[in-house]
Amino acid sequence: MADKLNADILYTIVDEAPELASASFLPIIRKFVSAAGITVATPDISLAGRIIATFPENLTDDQRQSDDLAALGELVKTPAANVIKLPNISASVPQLVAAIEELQAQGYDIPTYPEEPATDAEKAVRVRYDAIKGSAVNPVLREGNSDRRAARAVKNYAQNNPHSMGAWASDSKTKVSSMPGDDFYANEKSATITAAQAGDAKIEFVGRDGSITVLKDGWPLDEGTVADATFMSAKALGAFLTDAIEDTKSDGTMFSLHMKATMMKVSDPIIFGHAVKAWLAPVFEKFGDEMAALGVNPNSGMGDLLDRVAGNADIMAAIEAVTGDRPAMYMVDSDKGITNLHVPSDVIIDASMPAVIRAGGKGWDAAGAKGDTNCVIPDRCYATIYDETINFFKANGALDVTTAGSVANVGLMAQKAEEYGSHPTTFEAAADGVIRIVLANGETLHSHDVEAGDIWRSCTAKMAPIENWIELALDRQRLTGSEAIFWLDANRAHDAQLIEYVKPVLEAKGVADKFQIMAPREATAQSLKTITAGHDSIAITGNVLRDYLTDLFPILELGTSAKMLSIVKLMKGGGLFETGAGGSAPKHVQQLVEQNHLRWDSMGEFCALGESLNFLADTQNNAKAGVLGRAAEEATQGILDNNNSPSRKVSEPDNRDSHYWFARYWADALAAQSDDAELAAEFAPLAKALADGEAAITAELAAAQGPAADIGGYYRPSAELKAKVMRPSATLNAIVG
Ligand SMILES: NC(=O)C1=CN([C@@H]2O[C@H](COP(=O)(O)OP(=O)(O)OC[C@H]3O[C@@H](n4cnc5c(N)ncnc54)[C@H](OP(=O)(O)O)[C@@H]3O)[C@@H](O)[C@H]2O)C=CC1
Ligand SMILES: O=C(O)CCC(=O)C(=O)O
Ligand SMILES: [Mg+2]
Repeated sequence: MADKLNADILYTIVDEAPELASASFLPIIRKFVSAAGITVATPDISLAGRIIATFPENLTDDQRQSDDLAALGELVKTPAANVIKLPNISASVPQLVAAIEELQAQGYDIPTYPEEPATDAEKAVRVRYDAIKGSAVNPVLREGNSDRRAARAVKNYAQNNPHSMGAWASDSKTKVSSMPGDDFYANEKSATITAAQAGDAKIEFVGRDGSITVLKDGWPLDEGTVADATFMSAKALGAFLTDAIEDTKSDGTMFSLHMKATMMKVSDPIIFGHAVKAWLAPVFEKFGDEMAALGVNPNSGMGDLLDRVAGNADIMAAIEAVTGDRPAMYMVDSDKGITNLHVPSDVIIDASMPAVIRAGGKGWDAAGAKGDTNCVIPDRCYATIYDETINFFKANGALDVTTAGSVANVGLMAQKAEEYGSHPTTFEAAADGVIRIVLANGETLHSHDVEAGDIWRSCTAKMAPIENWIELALDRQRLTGSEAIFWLDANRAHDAQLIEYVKPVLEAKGVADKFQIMAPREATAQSLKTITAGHDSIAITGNVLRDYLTDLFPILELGTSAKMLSIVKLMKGGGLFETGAGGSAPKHVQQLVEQNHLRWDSMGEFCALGESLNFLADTQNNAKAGVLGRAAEEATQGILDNNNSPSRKVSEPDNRDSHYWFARYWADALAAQSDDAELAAEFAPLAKALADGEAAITAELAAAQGPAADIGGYYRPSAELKAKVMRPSATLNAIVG
């Protein structure tokens, strides 16, 4: 394990499309940086890697793997960290089950996922799998706050090469629907922990009979921590979803549910399950027991449900009858019949809502027809930003990409801030009663009356991360002079506590006039107005809005979030460079397997590489790293200037071509620079070889495309097959080594 982390730059092994891209790009990186004596190691944080590391018991020595995520989690708390982090799978249960089955088929003797653990042994396995599920990587590595923005060159490129945008009609029926009350927003309580209150707290459920069940014990709450508690009423949610389905039908639009079941891995699958139950309500009423006996868990989605009931003609007929009576359903993939309610991980709000908005408020129905959609986002904490965006475009028409300014983000993220750290403190109430937080000094901090099935959660934001976040916001505003808005709602309990932190700092530093504090809805309207006028804005937000806005604005402004610069300045001095803001796009792998074309855009990796090298230059006083970093920035610019980003269509240049061009421009820049004569001399022949090889290399890369490609697995492809597919140019391989 130590070896895997013992290098200047750690470049993570992940999953799906970005991992395929690494098979082509990493050899290039290694070749170039070795000229400066820089080493690169590849810790494995892939879903398959994490499963293998968790269950070593029955594996052979060859199969066993170290727990690289745990080791990286420690490293990011030290100044030595210099990590390039590519997007990884945050697995839903169906994805986890598929990965386990694939590994078992490859000969890994690991336990099957216990859907309904009965024995102690099964329960223990389930606990270990649950730690792998959902967003289990990012919160561990994000020991710093987030600075995401479009590099100037990327923004200029987008303005000069506008992507397509759907037109917005003022009479579009697309809208956002949220609960009228009794949601997380309505029930939130928040307080900042005082010195007298600090210490190990616990969370208790008190039954109607007075019996106490400890849900969480030894839960440290430090002084200065903003601690919230809230719940969503299951009854209110059910009633709302039933109404929303009816409302969609009377509007004549499509029903779509948008949530984040991966990052909110405890609460959101439950909410998703309520939607599945509401959609198929008559079927659950009539066949509830039979379906339970078949192992149906609505939280896993309609896809899993249909598989389980397929053999029962009565249930299938009932499902068909209900479906006929429902409004149209928003589809994830009309061709393959994948509905919005199929798999909880298929409709991830940060990507799915911008896709609807970019398309002019359109989704696709089962027949593949485009139409307006009712975007159901049950909780109101953040739904307002999408509602306001939709209202804005209905009133003003789509954003003009050629002139629009940019919204950057400074996000409070460190140390599992806010909702994204709430998995261990989220509970579905087992019965009617009270859920309360009892502090170390015996005081009750927050308590709520709940009913069985209500979803209760607590989240925290720690003092040091909050202070660091405010500092980062001040820095970014000072460096850019942009409009800067804290997206905080004074009427929301949690935000009101944060405002108590923010205001005194702004006053003390004499910069209060440079910052505004606005509720998310107002901040959305203001920011859209600002960028429409061609100016820039900095959105200073909590963790969830960091996630939502860094897809929403880039997807509108740049066409994708893949091109974002995504820097995490670690609080202990290290650097974590995330690639883009988006995920790992499963459909890209499908395309590669079917057509040997990888449309994944590595712009995020290019930007992160430049940042990582420049960081290395600063922190290790390594001038050669600085030369390599500046040249990498020039190469990135070259990719944009010359339109070398991958095309989406087979037989056109893809991800592998873009890596060739990146290497070429990188070598050219290194050969041409005069800061380091040794490096210039070393890279001149390489630059020449890459230029001389252009015709052969591009022909070899093009020749590979078209037929199906075998990579020997989805979650754990074979390293050899992957390399063979992703490095099809013998000429390039001979140059890069
Ligand atoms: N930081 C992380 O680790 C993150 C991980 N994820 C994980 O990624 C997976 C997919 O999530 P999803 O919400 O669908 O989000 P994605 O960002 O993967 O997908 C949304 C769409 O964005 C486009 N896209 C994103 N990145 C790129 C890229 N580099 N090049 C080209 N196009 C890109 C693609 O659209 P098109 O092809 O139509 O242009 C894609 O279908 C899940 O497993 C999720 O858990 C998600 C977000 C962040
Ligand atoms: O960790 C995850 O599941 C997704 C992270 C994400 O979407 C983001 O940080 O933008
Ligand atoms: Mg995101």
